[in-house]
Amino acid sequence: MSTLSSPLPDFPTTLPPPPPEAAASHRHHHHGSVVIHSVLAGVSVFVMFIVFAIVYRKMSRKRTVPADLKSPPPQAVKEAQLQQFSYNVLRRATSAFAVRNRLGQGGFGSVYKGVLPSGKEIAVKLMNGCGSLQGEREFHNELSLSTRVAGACGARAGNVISVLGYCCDVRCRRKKKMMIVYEFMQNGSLQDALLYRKCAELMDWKIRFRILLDVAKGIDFLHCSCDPPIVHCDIKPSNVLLDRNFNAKIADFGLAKVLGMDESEVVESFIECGEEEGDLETDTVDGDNSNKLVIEESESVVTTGEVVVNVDPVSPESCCVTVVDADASPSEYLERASVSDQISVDSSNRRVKDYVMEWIGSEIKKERPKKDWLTSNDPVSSELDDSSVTTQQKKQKKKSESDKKNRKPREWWKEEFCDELHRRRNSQECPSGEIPKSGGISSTPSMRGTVCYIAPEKCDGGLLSEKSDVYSYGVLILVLVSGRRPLQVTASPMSEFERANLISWARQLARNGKLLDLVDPSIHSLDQEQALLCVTTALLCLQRSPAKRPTMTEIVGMLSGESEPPHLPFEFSPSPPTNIPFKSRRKPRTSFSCMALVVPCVFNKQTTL
Ligand SMILES: Nc1ncnc2c1ncn2[C@@H]1O[C@H](COP(=O)(O)OP(=O)(O)OP(=O)(O)O)[C@@H](O)[C@H]1O
Repeated sequence: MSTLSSPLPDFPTTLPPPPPEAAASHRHHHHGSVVIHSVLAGVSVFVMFIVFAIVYRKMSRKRTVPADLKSPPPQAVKEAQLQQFSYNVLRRATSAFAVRNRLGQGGFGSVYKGVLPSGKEIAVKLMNGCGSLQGEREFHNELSLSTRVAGACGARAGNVISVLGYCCDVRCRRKKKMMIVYEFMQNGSLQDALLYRKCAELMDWKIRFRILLDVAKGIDFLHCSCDPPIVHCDIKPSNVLLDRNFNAKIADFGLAKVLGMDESEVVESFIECGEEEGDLETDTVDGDNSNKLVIEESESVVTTGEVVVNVDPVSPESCCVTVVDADASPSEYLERASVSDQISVDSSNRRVKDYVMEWIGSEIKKERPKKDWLTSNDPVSSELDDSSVTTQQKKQKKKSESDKKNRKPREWWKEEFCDELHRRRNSQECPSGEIPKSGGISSTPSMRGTVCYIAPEKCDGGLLSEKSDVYSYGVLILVLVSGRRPLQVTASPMSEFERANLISWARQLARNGKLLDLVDPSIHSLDQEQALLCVTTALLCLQRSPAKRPTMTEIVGMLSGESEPPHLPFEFSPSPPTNIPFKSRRKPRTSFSCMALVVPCVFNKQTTL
């Protein structure tokens, strides 16, 4: 019991302090585990952050992509198998839109060459207009019409450029860009190849003729194989693209119209880009280089308007002016205008068209030689030149006045040239105050085109029809056959000036029976009969009355030799009118055939065969 009742030996209530080494090791161990735990916690937070970021990115992508299309693409998109490219893919394909990849510059932005990961070469048209009514309209119009063509016709649309896809995702929108992806055409535009690079291949008549035929087939395709028909509205060399074998295709549907359909109907039935926000990459994309003039206009013609002026400094005739109503505020416009220092903003209340015409005049003045332009006593030149008449020009004026007496009684070239400019300068001829574009191009959605190529009825408020394209095609024929621009003034004697307006010159040559004078002297292997056929066809296309112009199907028939060759329009027949027809190209050729039109020339001692 005593044992049981004996108290337990006293244990110390506090442990004895550990030996100094053990305490240090314990403290060290404890400290180490804290560090490990914090590192682990940090790493796990970091991993969680990364995972969260990835998941968020994926989710936001999923959210963004379908939101880009408020309405599902129409059947045409599916049929055309259009691809929706992401901004990143196109950015990588074009090396971040590097300047070295820039193929050219259009009205609303630049076109870049790109290579997809598959190795396929593409051309990316980067349009700057996103956010502006006009830019978006052109984007949608171009996309929707190209898609119509591709969807409706598939592989048969051999002479019309193929659209591969587009991009208008959130990144593009944040950068105010939109992109359309096309097949890549190795030899660029006809304008560039013919007039600037002067490609050796284009000195071969066969190739020029083939291009003419390709373009005719392309337009005919738009007019006849698309339902409803499509009118391109801007046929010109810069909208004809050449592949590596110089096969030609029609491009740029920004101004095209579906006959019988309202433009808004076409566009609205198509794609609308979403407004959803997204993250941005901070790369640099160039391309804000269209010359934009913004005018706050107080007159009723155009209230607040955006005037987009694009002038090719080498060929001012290809300048493009577009004026549109827009819904952006004037301050936005002025902000943008201040970026563009190429044109100053006019704060006065002058009408937009006066401003534009004046500006165009000054641009043309910059390009034209000091001599041998319209003399200042010419009605048009005096209007354009008053401010800048130099002493030399005054002398020239005196000289030209004295020369006046020695001139031919009818200076057809000047009359036609000045008439044309005057006609287009005269706003009364354009109903509703529509503004001619560089002496020929309107600016309203219903009337646009390129000066010298635009059909007269489009400026005169006539109905839009396929025949407008026929007129433009006529100009294109003359340009291709002559190898020069439709309006060209060189520093040469006055005698050269009568050739300044290609159309007037061609008409005059026809009257004199000297049509072959128009042919580019640098062409080799010329088939004179074909050349005469082309110029005659051009003159038919250039008749003022749309009804008198042939259809594109007839033109294809005439050029390809499947139908009877054309007669010169009566008013252009050499005097006395011969109406000697071409030999039918369906019959075997004889050397006489190509002389048919030349005979009267020989009699007139004017031919230079
Ligand atoms: N698919 C393509 N392949 C190769 N080059 C192209 C292609 N598309 C356009 N280009 C080049 O880019 C240039 C600009 O083309 P874009 O269609 O934007 O304008 P444009 O037709 O010259 O002018 P505008 O817009 O005033 O009608 C063309 O002239 C051509 O040199």
